[in-house]
Order: sequence, then structure tokens, then C-alpha cells
Amino acid sequence: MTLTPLVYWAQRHEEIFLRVELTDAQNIVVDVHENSLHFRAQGHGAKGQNEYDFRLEFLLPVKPEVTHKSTQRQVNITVRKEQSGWWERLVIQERKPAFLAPDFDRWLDESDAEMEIREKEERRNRLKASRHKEEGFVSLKTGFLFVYNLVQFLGFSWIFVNMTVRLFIFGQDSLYDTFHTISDAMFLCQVLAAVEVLNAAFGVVRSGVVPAVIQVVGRNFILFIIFGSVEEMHNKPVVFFVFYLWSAIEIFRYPFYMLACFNTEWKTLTWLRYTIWIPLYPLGTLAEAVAVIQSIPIFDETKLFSIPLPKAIGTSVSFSYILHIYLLLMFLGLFINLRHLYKQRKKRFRTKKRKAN
Ligand SMILES: CCCCCCCCCCCCC[C@@H](O)CC(=O)SCCNC(=O)CCNC(=O)[C@H](O)C(C)(C)COP(=O)(O)OP(=O)(O)OC[C@H]1O[C@@H](n2cnc3c(N)ncnc32)[C@H](O)[C@@H]1OP(=O)(O)O
Repeated sequence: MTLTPLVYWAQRHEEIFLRVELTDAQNIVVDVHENSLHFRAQGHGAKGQNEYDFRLEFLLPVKPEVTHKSTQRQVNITVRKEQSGWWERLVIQERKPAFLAPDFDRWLDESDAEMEIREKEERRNRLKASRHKEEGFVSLKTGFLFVYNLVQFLGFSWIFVNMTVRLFIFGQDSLYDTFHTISDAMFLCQVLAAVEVLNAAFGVVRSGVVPAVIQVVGRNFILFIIFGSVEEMHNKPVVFFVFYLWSAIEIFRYPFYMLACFNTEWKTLTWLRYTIWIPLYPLGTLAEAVAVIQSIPIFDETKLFSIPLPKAIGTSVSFSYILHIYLLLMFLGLFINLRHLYKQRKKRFRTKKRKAN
């Protein structure tokens, strides 16, 4: 014998919710045909473990597609109304079937349901507005990063091309006047590079703050203190090697970032950005260390930046002591950044491989 389960119902403007009181329901069949719903399942209901069945003739047309979800305690059915609106009752007959009752857990009267719709609408509008704001911020950020990367790319390309052409034309002689011909452009690019520390610190890009600080402070120390403030260093060939090694990576790194701004990549460029630091970084650090070592006797002689001691002690502390400490810091910085770049490389090529699989 088939039995009828208890069915609770509630409505919204768009849909009907039915809750069928059946525990551990199995073999559930829910059919909607010509506005009538037929339910059949086995489960544990008011009359114990049995086959349960019911039929409902809806008051108004409904859509034929129906969704149902069973939990351990009940089966929840959602039927969509053909036309949005409020029904004065669920079924066509005026006397409701005995097994049907309002679902007070979900029950709303018409005005409450309208309020719910309004709230939903407001929530949707708020979400849309915040998405618009976010999109605005993203496009502003992308525009800013693109322009920044473009300026740096142009700056470092000018430096690299200029030095290469001069090397071809003037040969070894070009090594001695790098500072005079290139330093203004390098000052500009390296001052701008401070933006990279801010970008990392404020989360504009996903780079590490410490590696960015080491990179920018390290280079600017060499550029402004060792080269910029010591005239005797201006015509040393080491300036050529430092500037050339710095710009050799940047002519690949910045275009790589420019493409990244538009979620695009060119595989060769990605490979170059994440590979050529392997020889360049140690060589660049070595060239910087040579510059520091060459500047030590000059600082000793000129007493530039020396720290005066109280009169009772006499003399002053030469800046060269700071430079000795800096040489140690350089190798610590080199280690931190090599490790960081190695991790970035591994991450980049690992994710790429995974995506390809
Ligand atoms: C306070 C104490 C200071 C003490 C100082 C001590 C001195 C230490 C001296 C150390 C020696 C320095 C030697 C050095 O000067 C020598 C040379 O430079 S030689 C030349 C070779 N050099 C290089 O190869 C280094 C080049 N520089 C860098 O790679 C970066 O500056 C570095 C911070 C080291 C690493 O970059 P980052 O952490 O940003 O890694 P990614 O490039 O992989 O970027 C991560 C993600 O962020 C996105 N991103 C980053 N920047 C931008 C941007 N401008 N525009 C758009 N997108 C950007 C990037 O796309 C990555 O995104 P995703 O993760 O989605 O792929």
C-alpha cells in the first residue's frame, strides 16, 4: 500500500518550496506534468519505512523543470512559477489536502516576500557597485604599472643600446666615460625604481618587500654614494660593467611586466626574465663589490663622509669602515635575492608545467 507523507509548503514570487517529511528517502521520483506534481519515494515517514506518494494540482501554471535535494531528514523540492506573482493558495481545489501544511520555517506573507526581493535587489546593486569600483581600481592600477614599466623599459633600453653602440664605435675608450654619458639616465631610472619598493609594500604587485628593498637600496648606494659622490670613480671602467649588467636584465624584466599587466606572456621573454639573472646577478654583485673596494682608499684619503669623533678622542672614523661592513651586507643581500629569484623561477616554471598538463 502506498502512503502519503507530510508535505510543508511556502512560496516566493518566483517559486514554490515543498518540504517532504521523509527520513533516508531513496528512489525519489518528482515529475511535473501539466501543472501537476507527482512525488514518489521510499523512506521512513509517519507510517514507518514504506513507499510514499502524493500528487498536487497547482493553482497556476508552473515550469516543468523541478529541482529536489534530499537530506537525511527530508526531501526539499523547488518548483518555479511560470509567471512571477503571489498565489492565494497552492492547489487548485479550495480545500487543501490533509497532508499539506504551511512551512512556518520558510513562510513569508506577500509584503515580507516583497521586502525580501527589495533587499536582494539592494544587495545585488551594492555588489555591482563595489565590483565597478574594484574594476576601476584594477584598470587604474594596470594603467599605472604599464606606464611605469614602459618608462623603465625605455630608460634602460636607451642605456643598454647607447653603451653597446659606444662600445662598438669607441672600443675600450668607451669604458672610461660611461658615467658622463649615461649617469643622468641611470639616476632617473634608479630613483624611479623606488616605486617598486612601494608597490611591494602596499601590495600593488605580488613581489617580496625585502628583495625589492635589497635591490633598490643596494643599487642606489652604489650609484649615489660610490659613483655619484666620488669624482675619482667617474672614469673607472667598473662603472661600465655595473651599468651594463644592471641594464642587461631590465630590458627583459620590464617588457615581461608590461605583458603581465594584460595577463599575456611571450614564452621566450618569460624564460629570459627568469633565467638570465643566474649569470648576471653574481656578476653584477661582483662588479659592485669591485667598485666599493676601489672607492675605499679614496674615501680614506678624502675623508668624505667620515664621522667626526669627540675632541678628547681626536681624529674621525673613516667612511671606509662602513664600506667594509657594506661588503659583508652585500653578500648577505646577494644570498637572499638569489634564493628569492630561484624560488620565483621555480614557481613560474612549475605552474606553467602544471597548466600545460
Ligand atoms: C635595508 C637594508 C638594505 C641593505 C642593502 C644591502 C645591499 C645588498 C646588495 C645586494 C646585491 C645587489 C646586486 C644587484 O644590484 C646586482 C644586479 O642587479 S645585476 C643584474 C641582474 N639583476 C637581476 O636580475 C635582478 C633584477 N631585479 C629583480 O628581479 C627584482 O628587483 C627582485 C625584487 C629582485 C625580484 O622581483 P619580484 O619579487 O618582483 O619577482 P617577480 O618579477 O617574479 O614578480 C612577482 C610578481 O609581481 C609581478 N610584478 C612585479 N613587479 C611588477 C611590475 N612592475 N609590473 C607588473 N607586475 C609586476 C610579477 O608579474 C609577478 O606576478 P605573478 O606572481 O603573477 O607572476
